[in-house]
Amino acid sequence: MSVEQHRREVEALLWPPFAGRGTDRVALADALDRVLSADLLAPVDLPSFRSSQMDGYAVRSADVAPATDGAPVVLPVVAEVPAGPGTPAALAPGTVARIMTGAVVPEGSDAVVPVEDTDAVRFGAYPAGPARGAVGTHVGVLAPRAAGEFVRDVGSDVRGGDLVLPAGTLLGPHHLAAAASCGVASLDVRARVRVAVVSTGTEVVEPGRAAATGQVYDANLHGLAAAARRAGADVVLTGRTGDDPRELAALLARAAEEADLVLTSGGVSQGAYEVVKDTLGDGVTFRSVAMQPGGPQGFGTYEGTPILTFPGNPVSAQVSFVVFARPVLERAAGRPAREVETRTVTGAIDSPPTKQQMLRGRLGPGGTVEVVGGAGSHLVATMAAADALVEVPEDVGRVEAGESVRVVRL
Ligand SMILES: Nc1nc2c(c(=O)[nH]1)N[C@H]1C(S)=C(S)[C@@H](COP(=O)(O)OP(=O)(O)OC[C@H]3O[C@@H](n4cnc5c(N)ncnc54)[C@H](O)[C@@H]3O)O[C@H]1N2
Ligand code: MOO
Repeated sequence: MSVEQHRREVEALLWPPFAGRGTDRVALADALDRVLSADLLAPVDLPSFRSSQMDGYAVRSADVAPATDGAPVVLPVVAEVPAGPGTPAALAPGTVARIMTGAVVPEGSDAVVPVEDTDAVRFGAYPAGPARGAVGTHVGVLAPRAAGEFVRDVGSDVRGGDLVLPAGTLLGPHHLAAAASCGVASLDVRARVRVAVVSTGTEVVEPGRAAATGQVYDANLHGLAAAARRAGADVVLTGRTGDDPRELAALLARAAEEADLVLTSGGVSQGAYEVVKDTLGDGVTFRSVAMQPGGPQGFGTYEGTPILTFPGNPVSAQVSFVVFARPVLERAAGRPAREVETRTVTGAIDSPPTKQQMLRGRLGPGGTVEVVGGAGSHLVATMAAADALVEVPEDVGRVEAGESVRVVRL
């Protein structure tokens, strides 16, 4: 069975239920990296009031038209308008109001002169007593301002009813800032795919405890759960069993109940204690895919919930996830499809011409990739030194240094 054929069958199993998931209403604080499920229309105009873009003086542009550096237009300062709630009094002709950035521009005023273009004492540096430019004194305007200058008009960002964020937007910080600016506190987003991860093996123990000879620490519970989260899924259950099918069946029943997808590790090859194979019934197809690592694969449903069974070797489990689960989970999470990436290899690669090899690689400068470590699917520390998988196709026995290969980023 080719890798591509198995990948297509896995996608055909998973995509229909994933595509039909519902909607969650989430607070902005929980909306990062979620996918908007309905268009967000602006409920208000933004800005919602005429506001100043600068610290300075609200003026009538006609009053300051003749102003120059040498011949300032000197006008009385009749009011001060800080940013904050309330409507300032209208500005009479021939007067100015000291105004701060973000404050409401008074009626009667159509421009703001930044304080730098006046002879006022800078706002932050008052001596005791009224300084030039404060309310009750005068200010000299040194340059003209056209009508509208430094005034942020109502609706100049967006009009009420206009589209702010289209459905399908993968929500980043700038999208959340826009929603918040509209006064929107929560958003409708696509429900995340709920994933359960189950690892198996009598020899597998939780990290942090002592391991006897014959025991290994559980790489896959943590590795697969993290991979699912990074692909945009919600990991709702993680659990481990030994090689007892009744124990596994009980855990899988819970997993199938709570999740949209169950991932298992281990127990799928040719040994005497293949607990996953022994527990799963007719709903799951076990097959050998022409890929190394990650050859033994199973897929189907358990009590109505899709399940993928990955081999237990830690590198095999990660590679299986990247090749078979990640594309469909990322699609469900609204992530853009990954582009096919090719790189030139820094050294020759020998490869069995019967299986697609997924070697560990490190991306280098100038579009290169270097194979790191061996091909063994237990070489988990070596995998940690890699940032990509290097694909050597099924029918290729050798790749020469400088030739192109496809790479898949981890
Ligand atoms: N006679 C054959 N033997 C094997 C074949 C085969 O075709 N014929 N395939 C080999 C390949 S390839 C792989 S991959 C493994 C797959 O084995 P299983 O999926 O059944 O996994 P286990 O036997 O349970 O474990 C394999 C290996 O990985 C370690 N392991 C398991 N789970 C974890 C975990 N959660 N964290 C860390 N390490 C784990 C386990 O101790 C074994 O060393 O089968 C080959 N054999
Ligand atoms: O296919 Mo296994 O995953 O090579 O080690």
